[in-house]
Amino acid sequence: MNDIAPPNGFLPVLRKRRESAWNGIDTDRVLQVLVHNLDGMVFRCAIDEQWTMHFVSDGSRELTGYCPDELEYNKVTSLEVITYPEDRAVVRRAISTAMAGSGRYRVQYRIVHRRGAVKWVLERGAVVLDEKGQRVLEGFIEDVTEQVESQRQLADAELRYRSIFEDSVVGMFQTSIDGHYLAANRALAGLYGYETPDALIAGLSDIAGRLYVEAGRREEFKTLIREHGRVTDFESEVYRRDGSRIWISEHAHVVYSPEGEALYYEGTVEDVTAQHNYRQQLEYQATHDPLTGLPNRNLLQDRLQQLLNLAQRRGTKGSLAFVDLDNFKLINDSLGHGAGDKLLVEVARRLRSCLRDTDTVARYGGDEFVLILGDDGGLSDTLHILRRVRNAIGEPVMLDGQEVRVDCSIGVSVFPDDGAELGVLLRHADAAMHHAKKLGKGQFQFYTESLNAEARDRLALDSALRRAVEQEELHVVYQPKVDARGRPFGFEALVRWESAEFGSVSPVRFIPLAEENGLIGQLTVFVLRTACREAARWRAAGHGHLRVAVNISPSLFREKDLAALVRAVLAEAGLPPENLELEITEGVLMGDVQRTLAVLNELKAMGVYIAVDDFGTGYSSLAYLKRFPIDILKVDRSFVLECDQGNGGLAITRAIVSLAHSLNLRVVAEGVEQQTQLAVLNALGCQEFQGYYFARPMPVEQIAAYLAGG
Ligand SMILES: Nc1nc2c(ncn2[C@@H]2O[C@@H]3COP(=O)(O)O[C@H]4[C@@H](O)[C@H](n5cnc6c(=O)[nH]c(N)nc65)O[C@@H]4COP(=O)(O)O[C@H]3[C@H]2O)c(=O)[nH]1
Repeated sequence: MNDIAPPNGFLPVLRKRRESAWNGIDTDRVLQVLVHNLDGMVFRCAIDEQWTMHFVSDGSRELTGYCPDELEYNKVTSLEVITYPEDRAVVRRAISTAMAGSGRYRVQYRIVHRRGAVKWVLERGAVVLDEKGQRVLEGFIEDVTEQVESQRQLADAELRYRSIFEDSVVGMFQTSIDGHYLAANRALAGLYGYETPDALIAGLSDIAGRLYVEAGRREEFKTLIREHGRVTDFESEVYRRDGSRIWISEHAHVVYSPEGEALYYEGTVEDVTAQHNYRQQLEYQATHDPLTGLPNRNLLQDRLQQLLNLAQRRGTKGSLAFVDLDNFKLINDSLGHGAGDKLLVEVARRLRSCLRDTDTVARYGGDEFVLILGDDGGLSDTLHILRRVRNAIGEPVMLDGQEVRVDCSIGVSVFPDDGAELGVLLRHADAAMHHAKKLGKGQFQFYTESLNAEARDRLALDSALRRAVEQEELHVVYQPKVDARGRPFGFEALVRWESAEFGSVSPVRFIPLAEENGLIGQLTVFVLRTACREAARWRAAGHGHLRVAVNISPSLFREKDLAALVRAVLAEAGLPPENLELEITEGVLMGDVQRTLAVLNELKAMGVYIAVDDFGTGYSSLAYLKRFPIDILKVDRSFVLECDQGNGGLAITRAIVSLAHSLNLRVVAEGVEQQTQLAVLNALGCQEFQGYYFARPMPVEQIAAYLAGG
């Protein structure tokens, strides 16, 4: 208990009626009204066991449910009784402390309202002396239930938020505007490779410089927040503590002070590496060729558009080069698709190595590549690059232990002169490429208007051929094959096309087209059927020894069940198999060896003859032939043409004839035009011939007369 006497209480003032100094106002009455109307309870009480009330204002009704009369002098109840039992000691302690100290106190506790409700009250009071000089308490008790409740809710929310923050599996942060962490949760620490949030806060002190892989990313983050107040899905690549990289997505906003000053950023971080990589992969797949890894047509379109825009803005030019491999088909057919794929990958690598960083090389399809070249160094640079491309592609390639060479033909269109969009530029470059092909292997050509017309013709030819095959506009002619005495022992069936639109079109022109556009199957079936029917007629006319020979394209070995087809056609025509000969090119022998062997064996077992056409022009080594059930070798016309001129042609023809004999094969020399050639061939031991010298291919109607004459 302190020694200082407490001040006098307010009750005498309330009781004593006195004139106010304020302009005649009855201050006593004013005070009475005020006290009794206060939202809360004004009181004086004894410092005793029950806090016996000497005075209680009207507010007691609302606060406690008791009217002043019931509380004063504990008539019905006492303040001690209505104080919540567990809080009574708290109140008493607060008052004891006040009595020992300043005499003033402030204590928050619960009371039980008359109707049973528990209320939080705040009591502020002082120890004072009453009229008799006794220590009493005077004070004010108000209902603070609402404030306490909302504080409690706030605390709960804070607690909940804290546990969400700390236990969340999503990374959460608060960072200062200048770029260091104020708070981070465990998930974020884990994401960035730190043991604890504290380790993250201490270790990652410079977010701008140490977190983001891409410089300036933090600035972008800040700019976005400045402009929009928040960032959503802000995706960046970041470094983890160990230097590894991950992709994250941030959602964040700025937190302002009541004065509107930006205090800090807060937000969430998610690891989106898997999604990012998946998206990248999808994008890559959509824009790249899976075999070579080069951009595909989609990306080509984009790149060209960019370059076209640039060229337009700067008034510059560029070139689009269409690169087509000259003998890819042969290699694919002969060495198989696996080797073909390897070749394409190697070509892609070489193309890439020939270009500048700013150029683009794309795989356009099959064995076609497209280059887009800027004109940084003008036409001479473009020419230089194209030569480099041609030479690089022409270098030998090892495929499954075999050395192979491919050449390429290149067609070039220049933009914007030859067109300002991909379709047009490609069409023009394609036309130029076809022109280059005609000039021979390894050529390149720039587009000219006349080439455009040629390309249109090619397209027209393509659709005309389709019609011709479907409507059987084709017919077959037959060229005799004769023995040393000029007697025919067979005919080669050769297809002819008299087009209403194009006139007579050479098979040299339309057979490759049919192979390209897939019509070759239908075409071959037509020739095979017609020829077998015709040979059956020869037999019926008493020429049972005559064989008809039909050319079979390599693709038929892959795409059709050739043996079944032949069997069906023979049966349909009623022709014995030994009256049919199939001419295959040597490329066929080098394709899928197992499959080819199986098909040839089946044909052979049936009794069909097999001849290898154009022998000597392909890749097959002569010894290779031993493995296949072959009956006849046809020496290519190009060797026969030169065999009487004492150069390489003679040597090759001699080698082929002697090899064929050593393998027990028959040799047919094709393209014999001169008596001198015949003499040489005879001398080499060649016994069978085909060529204009004996007879040109003839329509079916002339055969009877020819045979009668022969
Ligand atoms: N300069 C000259 N040429 C001669 C001589 N003797 C024959 N020829 C020509 O040489 C070609 C021989 O046919 P090929 O080597 O199988 O070459 C054929 C063959 O590869 C292909 N072909 C023709 N018909 C068919 C067919 O029905 N199916 C397939 N797949 N290809 C065919 O078209 C090629 C060319 O056929 P054609 O134009 O009919 O040309 C024929 C024939 O007319 C001669 O003494 N001198």
